[in-house]
Amino acid sequence: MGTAIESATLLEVKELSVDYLAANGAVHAARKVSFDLKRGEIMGLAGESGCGKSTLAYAIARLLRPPAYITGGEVLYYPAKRDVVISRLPRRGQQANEQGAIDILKLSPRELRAFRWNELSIVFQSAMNALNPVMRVGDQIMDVLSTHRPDMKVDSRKRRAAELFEMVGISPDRLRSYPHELSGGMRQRAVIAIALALQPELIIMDEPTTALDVVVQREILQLISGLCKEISTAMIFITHDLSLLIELADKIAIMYAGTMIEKAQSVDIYQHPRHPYSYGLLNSFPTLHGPRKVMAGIPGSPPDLRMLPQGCPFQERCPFVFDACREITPPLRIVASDDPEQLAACHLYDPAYSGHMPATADLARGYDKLAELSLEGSLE
Ligand SMILES: Nc1ncnc2c1ncn2[C@@H]1O[C@H](COP(=O)(O)OP(=O)(O)OP(=O)(O)O)[C@@H](O)[C@H]1O
Repeated sequence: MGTAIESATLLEVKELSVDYLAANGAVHAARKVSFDLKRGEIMGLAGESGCGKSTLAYAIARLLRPPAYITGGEVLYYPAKRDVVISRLPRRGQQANEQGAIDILKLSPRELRAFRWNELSIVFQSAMNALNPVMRVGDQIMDVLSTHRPDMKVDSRKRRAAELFEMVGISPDRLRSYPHELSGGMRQRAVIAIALALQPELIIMDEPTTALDVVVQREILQLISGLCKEISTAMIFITHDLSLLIELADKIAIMYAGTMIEKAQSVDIYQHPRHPYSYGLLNSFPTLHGPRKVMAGIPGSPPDLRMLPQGCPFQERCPFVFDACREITPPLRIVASDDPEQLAACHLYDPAYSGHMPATADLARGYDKLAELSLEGSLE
């Protein structure tokens, strides 16, 4: 492998775009999305319903089905055990590029099957219902191990299954249970144990606990993020609960209308969100800790993904909109020279348009003004 920086990177998504082809026009659900993920890093994906979070996750795992089509981009994966991965891939497999990366979008169906369990696993929204109801949960783990680790002896598989259950906080004697004999939280833990079975490099979790009550949700998500850190598995983690993401993720990407509009370390998103949408989103959620405050929310709704406006997709709802926002689409850019890791797609941070960089307090005032205006409007 190449330099230290190259080997620290696990995934590099470059300008990934996905359309859903519908009779009344193409829905541009992901538009030129780019980001990277380091080994063992936890990235949270946040944004309102319909902004393209699941589409992006499914595209990375190559799980999209028609009418969804990947219309452009690359998903470069940098395997740690490069020789092992390449040798596991069938003969017609693509060659890794000079930095040792393979493009997931170019894997053949056979290569994908090997790749998915060994390198990447995904836990879906309704994961706890994904267990086979007529098979003991232990046998379901053993199945995955025997299919993907055929050289593993039966005793080792049994030991591994027990170890996995212990890791996720279930007593190994429950391996003999059928799914209906387990509580919702335990079923969810069992699914996570299966996802971890082959110690993949990357786990994608798409709202994995929404069917559970908030306390159990939080417990399970704390558990999984702790485990990922322990075994250095990277995770892309989708949830509506931004306060949870701030607590558990290393970095957060905020999506709006199919694009990433802000990317930053979690603490920076929390302390000083830069994009007006990120600020609005953050203030739409109550936090478990911290003072009580009035939730403002963001008036209006996202644009139709079939007919996106020229310029910034957030212009209609933004308290700070000005002429350039209606004409030019803002690219993701570094917002403050002292923090090269916080990027926002907003003209407010472009010196060509803005006299001064708005502080969080300015964003708050903008929303207060917007709330006042809509109140006045409703009283008239
Ligand atoms: N099969 C489909 N045909 C047409 N449009 C679709 C299809 N599936 C999803 N979409 C559209 O693609 C956009 C992105 O959807 P996606 O499910 O990725 O968003 P999301 O951010 O994950 O939402 P949620 O948080 O509700 O899961 C939405 O506007 C949705 O209506």
